[in-house]
Amino acid sequence: MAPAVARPSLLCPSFPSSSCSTATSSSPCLRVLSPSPVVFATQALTSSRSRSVCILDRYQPARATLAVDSTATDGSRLQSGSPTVLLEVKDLKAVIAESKQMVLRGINLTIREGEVHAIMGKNGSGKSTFSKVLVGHPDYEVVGGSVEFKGQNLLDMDPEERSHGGLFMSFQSPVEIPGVSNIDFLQMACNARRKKRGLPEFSPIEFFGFLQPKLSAVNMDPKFLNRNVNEGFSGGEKKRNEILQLAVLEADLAILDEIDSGLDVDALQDVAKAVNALLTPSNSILMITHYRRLLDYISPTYIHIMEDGKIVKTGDVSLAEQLEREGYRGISAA
Ligand SMILES: Nc1ncnc2c1ncn2[C@@H]1O[C@H](COP(=O)(O)OP(=O)(O)OP(=O)(O)O)[C@@H](O)[C@H]1O
Repeated sequence: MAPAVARPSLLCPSFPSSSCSTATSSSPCLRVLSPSPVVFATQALTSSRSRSVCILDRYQPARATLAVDSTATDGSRLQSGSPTVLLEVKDLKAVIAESKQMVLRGINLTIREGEVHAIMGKNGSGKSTFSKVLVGHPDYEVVGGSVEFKGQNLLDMDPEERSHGGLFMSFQSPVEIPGVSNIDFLQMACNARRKKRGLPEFSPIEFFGFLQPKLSAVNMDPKFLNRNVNEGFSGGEKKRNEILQLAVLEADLAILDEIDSGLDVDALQDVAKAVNALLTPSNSILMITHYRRLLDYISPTYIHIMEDGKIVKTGDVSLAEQLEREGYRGISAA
């Protein structure tokens, strides 16, 4: 009998989960969780000893009219007629679980439906930690503050529930899943969504028809569909594949951690185009980036500057321009 292995979890490849079933290197598993009409987030997980895929889904929230206040520069303001708040982070503080070293020192952030938020900041300022804390990575312990996602206490949810609720995170280094082909992975995810919606599942041919425009949007060669998920993909190919997953699965809030890293100019445009095509008045994006060029393609509603575990400044795209001119020293001094 194959030995039991640690159960990897949905959103954070390196941590154990209480919701995913076990798998062995000879029998990767795919488990569909939760009953809902719209599949939303998925994350493939793997380790040297095990492979497991969990697909999570969630209910689509009521559609809201997009009415972004173009004069606002404070991401925390809510005005009458504003779109529904998706994520409300108040004074969030978190430490590294093992060392108790404080990394997040009081983050405040409000994201509404239809908004695109970009977080920029020096290396080590806490950007990735923030996104990992949002998806429940066990390397971190929340020691203060609150996070509400669609009106519910996110911090009370395990990572699977967060994904189930509509969070999707694209990691800086997407994991590989040997033994699971990309097309099987995507089709299973898609069919899980249709099943929960009470729709008939796609046959392989039907699914390919559904996938075709999404492949075109990401400008991905169909040959990647028959390869194992991310296995042997270049850095840029992995990023495209992440966006393809996002296109198939859709999320209320997609957290894209350095989606632009490792992309050549053409790939960056493709990926940005695909992300833009996914934006609707009822979903949102939180992206982490070091480079203004991404913001040339995906227009942010707000830009936040993170410094030493806090958002120290919020503004519009002019903040990124200032950053490019003056560096972080100029921003901090302002
Ligand atoms: N699991 C961990 N163990 C030890 N230190 C950690 C851990 N996670 C984060 N840190 C530390 O916390 C700080 C913030 O890291 P984080 O990765 O969030 O920064 P970042 O702003 O995303 O940086 P970059 O722009 O380089 O990606 C860094 O000093 C990092 O070394």
